[in-house]
Amino acid sequence: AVLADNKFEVSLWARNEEQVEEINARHTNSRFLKDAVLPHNLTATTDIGQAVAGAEIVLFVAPSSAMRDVARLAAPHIGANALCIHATKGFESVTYKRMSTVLLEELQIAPERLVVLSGPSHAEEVVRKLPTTVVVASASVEAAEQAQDSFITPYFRVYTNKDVVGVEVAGAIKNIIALGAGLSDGLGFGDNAKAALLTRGLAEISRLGNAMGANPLTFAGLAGVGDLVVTCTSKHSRNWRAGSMLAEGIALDEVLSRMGMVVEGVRTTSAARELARLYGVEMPITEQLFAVLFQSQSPRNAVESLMGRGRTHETEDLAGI
Ligand SMILES: NC(=O)c1ccc[n+]([C@@H]2O[C@H](COP(=O)([O-])OP(=O)(O)OC[C@H]3O[C@@H](n4cnc5c(N)ncnc54)[C@H](O)[C@@H]3O)[C@@H](O)[C@H]2O)c1
Ligand SMILES: O=P(O)(O)OC[C@H](O)CO
Repeated sequence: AVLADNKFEVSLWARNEEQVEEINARHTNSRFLKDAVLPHNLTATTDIGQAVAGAEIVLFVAPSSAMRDVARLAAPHIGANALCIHATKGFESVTYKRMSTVLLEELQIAPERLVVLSGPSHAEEVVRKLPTTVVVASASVEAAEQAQDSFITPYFRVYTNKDVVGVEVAGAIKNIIALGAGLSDGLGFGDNAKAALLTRGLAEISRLGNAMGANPLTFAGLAGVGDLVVTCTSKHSRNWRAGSMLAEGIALDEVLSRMGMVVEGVRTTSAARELARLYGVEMPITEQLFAVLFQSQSPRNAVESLMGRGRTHETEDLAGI
């Protein structure tokens, strides 16, 4: 919708024929965006080739679990000079690869044509044109600036960044912390607990990102602090809502089926735990979230474990950043 507002002819690929018909006939997407009216120059199709052939920009927003399959379907139709952008927040399951790595493996494009878009940007607010800021990161300044020019509007402000790794790691890991924030709120803990989760969560994001080669300053930016704050505090956050349902004692499978939308933090918890081991960094919140999600740890015991950890020094703990 933002690109269409900027006068691009936008073709949206979707698998569901009814949704495609609804978008084309009524300019609404009632399942995901309730009453929002979409721009008339945004049309939908079930034919991925038709959606991307000849496109100047291809925007990938499939859930991380579907990114490789979707990229593989689109690849034969994408021009070598197309600007490929993704806004997906997660890692690939099993391989734990970042989304840009997956895309570069599947698409016949140079790394200089790939951009990551991230930051605090709940779709429900963007579609209502409420003020939103995001960051676009690319190995190529030119590509990042092309993405910035394409997306920027008076209500959607876009910053550039060169740190693809940092922006992707921050966007993925904040979902784990948001699950924790939902759990904390659901258990009736207060603002102190949530502030602690955000702060120590940012330390985990920074530690892993740093080990993976990110620029530490990225974590103080929109993809880091910005998205962490919005996802841990917004009523729109699926990750926060899933965490609060878990606190009520609802089983994970049931939570996911009630959500009916992707909750990236669940798979990301497994991926981040493995990455933490691989890179030799400590991620205690992630570790406890994993235990709650997959090892029947009670949320209250998880909090006790976190509070009872060995004493440590706040800044030395971040040394190396
Ligand atoms: N919703 C937001 O506000 C928001 C903001 C920024 C980034 N993101 C990120 O965008 C990504 C997608 O999130 P979303 O909010 O659109 O999720 P969603 O659950 O609302 O929608 C996901 C869509 O992907 C489709 N899908 C699922 N599996 C697929 C497959 N194998 N092939 C093709 N399509 C498939 C679903 O049918 C659905 O239409 C996530 O990584 C999320 O973190 C979301
Ligand atoms: O609804 P969530 O928790 O998937 O978060 C959506 C976006 O990442 C917020 O920026």
